[in-house]
Amino acid sequence: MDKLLIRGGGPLDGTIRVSGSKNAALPILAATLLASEPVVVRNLPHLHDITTMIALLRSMGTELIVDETLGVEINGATTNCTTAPYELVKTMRASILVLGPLLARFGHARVSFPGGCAIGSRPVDQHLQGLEAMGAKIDVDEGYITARCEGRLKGAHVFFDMVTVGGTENLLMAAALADGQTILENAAREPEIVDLAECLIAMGAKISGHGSATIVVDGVDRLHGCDYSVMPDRIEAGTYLVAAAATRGRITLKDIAPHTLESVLAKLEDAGAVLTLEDNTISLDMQGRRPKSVNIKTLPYPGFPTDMQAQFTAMNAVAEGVAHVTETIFENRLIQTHEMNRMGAKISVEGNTAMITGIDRLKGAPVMASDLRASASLVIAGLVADGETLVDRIYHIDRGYECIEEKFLALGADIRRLAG
Ligand SMILES: CC(=O)N[C@H]1[C@@H](OP(=O)(O)OP(=O)(O)OC[C@H]2O[C@@H](n3ccc(=O)[nH]c3=O)[C@H](O)[C@@H]2O)O[C@H](CO)[C@@H](O)[C@@H]1O
Ligand SMILES: C=C(OP(=O)(O)O)C(=O)O
Repeated sequence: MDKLLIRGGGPLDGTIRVSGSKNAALPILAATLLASEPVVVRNLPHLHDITTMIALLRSMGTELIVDETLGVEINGATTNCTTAPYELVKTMRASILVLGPLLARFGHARVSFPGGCAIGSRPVDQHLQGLEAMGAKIDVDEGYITARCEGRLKGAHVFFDMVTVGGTENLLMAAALADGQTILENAAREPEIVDLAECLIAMGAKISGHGSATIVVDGVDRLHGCDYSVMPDRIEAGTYLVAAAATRGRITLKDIAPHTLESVLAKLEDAGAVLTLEDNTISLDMQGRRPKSVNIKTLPYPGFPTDMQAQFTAMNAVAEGVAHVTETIFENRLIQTHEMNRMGAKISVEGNTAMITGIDRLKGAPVMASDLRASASLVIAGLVADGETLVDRIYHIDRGYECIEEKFLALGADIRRLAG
């Protein structure tokens, strides 16, 4: 298993480009199953999860042509199998996103149950209830979800019990090819939902209200091909901005959509960062100052994203003051705090809240990554630690961060991958 070796040092300084968004690219790739013509998807990040989704589409007979810029042409006309096998689904929860498109286009789908994972139990009951409301018959057997419908799915009025990003995406895709109108209430408003909806509209879907809590979809008979470029990764961008703030640095990010990061940028300003925003560029300058502690409470968009919580926890560990970080989305997403305490951090956890008393520097130590964003937070902790930090199990990080060591090297960090 690969590891990352980090020698803590001074401020990050430099410019990097932000990659395409993992969490927008995955549903968009799944959505290509809805079209009976080739769809070209551009600005895909080069990540394990993208490779897994491509392998999943291929395993269903879908023909793909990958070009040198990691644009992919996906020909849903060739899809001839509607099963998503456990071997692929177990490595990536987002595989559940093929359920809605397969059911809507072929009338049946068999998708392995994704199961629990490090950050929480992550059930899919809202996905299944929504599809049932649209006329699907669903059985769970031998670890697989089997879904069928007579003819087309039927438009329905769906009320989500909680805000769910994946649930909204699955239902949005299913509704695009359903018979009649579907209204999704209490829908997720994340920018990745908007990106998926825009891609579906480019394929001929009739959708309005995306980006609000009520999305209206008028189903169409068929979806055609299109050429679509995935939005920039707001979580990757946020991670580098926080790393720069923690190290008292100064960085510029290019190819980014600043409006998707508003809650994160507000917290960075509270921490003392001077931000300069242009159309698709953000610069952050700490002017050599230590960050100030910031309180965080994770919430669905436009609230503060759970996918940025661990990184801010790392920054708070070396900030001036005491911070309270409350995680409300996933029940087990403060695990990185134990590893940070092994690096000398002063963090106590009670229920879903971490209380963090900032210290000047951490101390390097061998630490274990437990999930994607926890891994990123340990890299940030390593950058602000004296001595060496060895982050183990970084296959998590490779699910979500393209060229992480190259990008940190470009910002002046001392970081090296050790092949294991
Ligand atoms: C690939 C992708 O885009 N992943 C993101 C997506 O995950 P994902 O789509 O899995 O997360 P959800 O928004 O669905 O989960 C939010 C909450 O709802 C619960 N829930 C969800 C569905 C359901 O049927 N029943 C249920 O109880 C979950 O356990 C969780 O507590 O949104 C999360 C919340 O912003 C992010 O952290 C993930 O990075
Ligand atoms: C939790 C995440 O991803 P996934 O939903 O794919 O596990 C994430 O991107 O932080």
